[in-house]
Amino acid sequence: MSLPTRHFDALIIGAGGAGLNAALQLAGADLRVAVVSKVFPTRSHTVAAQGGVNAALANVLPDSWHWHMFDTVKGSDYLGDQDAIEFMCREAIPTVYELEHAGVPFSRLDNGKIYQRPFGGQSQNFGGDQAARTCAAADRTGHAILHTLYQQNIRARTHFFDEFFAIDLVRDAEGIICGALVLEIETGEPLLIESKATLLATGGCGQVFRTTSNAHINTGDGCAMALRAGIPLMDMEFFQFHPTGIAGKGMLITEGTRGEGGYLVNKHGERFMERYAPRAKDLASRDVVSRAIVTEVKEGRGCGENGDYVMLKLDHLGESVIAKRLPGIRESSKIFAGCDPVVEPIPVFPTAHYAMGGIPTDRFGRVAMPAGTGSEEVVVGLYAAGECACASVHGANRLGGNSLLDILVFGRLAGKDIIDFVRENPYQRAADSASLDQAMARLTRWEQKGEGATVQELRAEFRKCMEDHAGVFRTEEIMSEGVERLRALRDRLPEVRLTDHSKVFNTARIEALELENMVDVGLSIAVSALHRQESRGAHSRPDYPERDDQVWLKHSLYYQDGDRMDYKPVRTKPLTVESFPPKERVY
Ligand SMILES: Cc1cc2nc3c(=O)[nH]c(=O)nc-3n(C[C@H](O)[C@H](O)[C@H](O)COP(=O)(O)OP(=O)(O)OC[C@H]3O[C@@H](n4cnc5c(N)ncnc54)[C@H](O)[C@@H]3O)c2cc1C
Ligand SMILES: O=C([O-])CC(=O)C(=O)O
Repeated sequence: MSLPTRHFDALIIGAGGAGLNAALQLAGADLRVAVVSKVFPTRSHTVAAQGGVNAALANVLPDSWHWHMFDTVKGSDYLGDQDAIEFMCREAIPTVYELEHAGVPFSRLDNGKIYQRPFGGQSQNFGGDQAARTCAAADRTGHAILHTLYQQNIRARTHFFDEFFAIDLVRDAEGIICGALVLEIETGEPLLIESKATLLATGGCGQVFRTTSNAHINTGDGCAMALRAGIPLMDMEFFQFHPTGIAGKGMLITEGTRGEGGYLVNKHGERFMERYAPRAKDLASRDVVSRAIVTEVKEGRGCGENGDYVMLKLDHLGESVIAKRLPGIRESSKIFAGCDPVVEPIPVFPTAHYAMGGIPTDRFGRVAMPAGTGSEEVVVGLYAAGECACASVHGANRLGGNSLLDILVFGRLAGKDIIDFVRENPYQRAADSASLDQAMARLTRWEQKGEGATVQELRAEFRKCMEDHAGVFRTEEIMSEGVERLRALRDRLPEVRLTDHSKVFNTARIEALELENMVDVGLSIAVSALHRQESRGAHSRPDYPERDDQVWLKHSLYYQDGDRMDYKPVRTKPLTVESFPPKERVY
C-alpha cells in the first residue's frame, strides 16, 4: 500500500505537558521532531490543571525532597516504585526552576518567591505537620505551564501536526515499532509518519466514566494503541476519583480550595472529615476523602433533595482570597453549579479524575515489559510519558500536584533518552505492509454501515456501565457483572453504526475510533480490578476491606489477548536512601 509518508527522527503522539517537554529536549538537540495532536496543542488537557505542581522548595514552610518522597510512597499505599519516586521528588526542584526560567507566570509571595499552597497528603518531617508544597499559578497552573511549553517549542522549531489523529503504531519487517499511521482530521486523509523513535504521550482516559473531570478528548487512545501492539497495561485497577467534582456534572473544583482553608460539610453542617482523618481532616489523601463523601451520602447525611452530595464551604475565606487564589473556581461554580462560593457553598461529589496505571515504563520513559523468568526488556524505539504511562510513581493513589510533576520530569527524561537512542540508531526503518494494512483496517472498517447501536448510544451505555461497576466501592458481584457487560459491549462493536461517512472534518468518525479505544481501556480497568482481592489506595473492596501485603504487594499487568493478567514485583529499594516499609496508612 502506498501512502503519503513523512520521516522524522522522533515522533511524539500528544502535545500535553509530557509530549511538549519531551519535544523541547529533542528540538533543542537539533533532531527532527514531529508532534501529533488530535486537538490544537494548547487545548491539550494539561491546560485544565488547576491546583499546581509539587516541589519541596520550602518557600512557605520547611520542606525537603525526602519528606515529599515519604508522602508519595505513603500516598501510593506502598505500591509505587521507590527508586522512581525518589528520582521524581529530587528532580521536582530543578524542574520547577526550569519552568520558572522558561517563563511560567507562577503566583508570587510578597518576597518574590514562587507561591506554594498546602495540598492533600503532604507533611513535614515524615508524617508530621501539614506541608505547603504545591507551586501554583492561581488556580490555572496547567494553563500557564502548557502555553509556556508550547511557545518554547515554537521557538525551537518543533514540527507540529495539529488536529491529526493517531490511529495505530506501525512496525517494520522485523517487528520493530517505527512510527504511526495518523489521520488528518481536516481532510480525512491518512498519513504515515515513520520515525526512529516514537513516544506515546496521549494523556488520560477519564472519559471511560460517565461523570468525570476530564475533557471529551481523554479517551485513552495511547493505552489502547499499546494494547493492540501486544503491550500490557500496568496497575489499571487504580483509578482516582477526585473528591470535589461539581455534583452531578463532574467538573473539577481544585483541592487548592481546601488547601486555602475550605472544608466539607454534610447536611447537618458537620465538618465530617474530622471523623475520617482526625489529623489531616480535609487535606487527607484523595482516596480517603472520596470514600468519606460517598459514605456520608450512603448513610443518609448527604445534602439536597436527593441527599446525593456534600457541600464545600469557602465563604469564610473572603472575597479577596478567592479573587486572588481561586478566580477560576468562582467562575466555574457560577457557570456549572449556579452558585457563588463567596456567599454560598458548592455542591460536590467525587468525579473520575486520573488513571494511576498505564503503559509500563522504566525511569527513562522506555516502554518495558516482562521477558519471562522475572526479567524485563525494553520495547525497542518505543517510549511513553505522562498520564498514559506508568513509571510507577503514584502506585495505588496519586497525590494532588504530583501529576504535573510526573509529566514534566518523565517527559523531559524520555526526550533526553530518545536523543541518545536516535544517535545510536540513526537508520530509518520502513513500515511493513502487513502492519500498515492492519492499521488501515481500523479506518476502513468505519466505511461500512453497521446495523447495531449508534456510536453515541454505545458510548453512553459503556460509560454508565463503568460508573456502575468500577466506581469508588467495588465488590466481586458488582465487578463480575461489569466485566460480563463490558465483554458483551465489546462484541457489539463490529455492528456499531456510523451515520456520517463524509471525509472532511468528520468528527463522528473520530468518536467512533475513540469508542473502540475506550472500550479496550475500560476492560483493562474492570478486569484488573476484579482480580485484585484486597483494598489498597483507590481500589476499595468492602468484601476484602484490608490491604494484603503478603499476597498483593505487586503490580498488575493486563494483556488484551484473552483478558489475561500477570504480575510483577514492586521495587521497594530507593536509589540512595532507606526504603519506607509498608505501614498502616492513617491521616
Ligand atoms: C481538571 C483537571 C485538573 C487537574 N489539575 C492538576 C493539578 O493541578 N496538578 C497536577 O499535578 N495534576 C492535575 N491534573 C492531572 C494532570 O493535569 C494530567 O494528568 C496531565 O496534565 C496529563 O498530561 P499529559 O501530557 O500526559 O496529557 P494531556 O495534557 O492530556 O495531553 C494529551 C495529548 O495527547 C493528544 N492525543 C491523545 N490521543 C491522541 C490521538 N489518538 N492522536 C493524536 N493525539 C492524541 C491530545 O491531543 C493531547 O495533545 C488535573 C487533571 C484534570 C482533569
Ligand atoms: O487541582 C486539583 O485538585 C487537581 C490536582 O491538583 C491534581 O489532580 O493533582
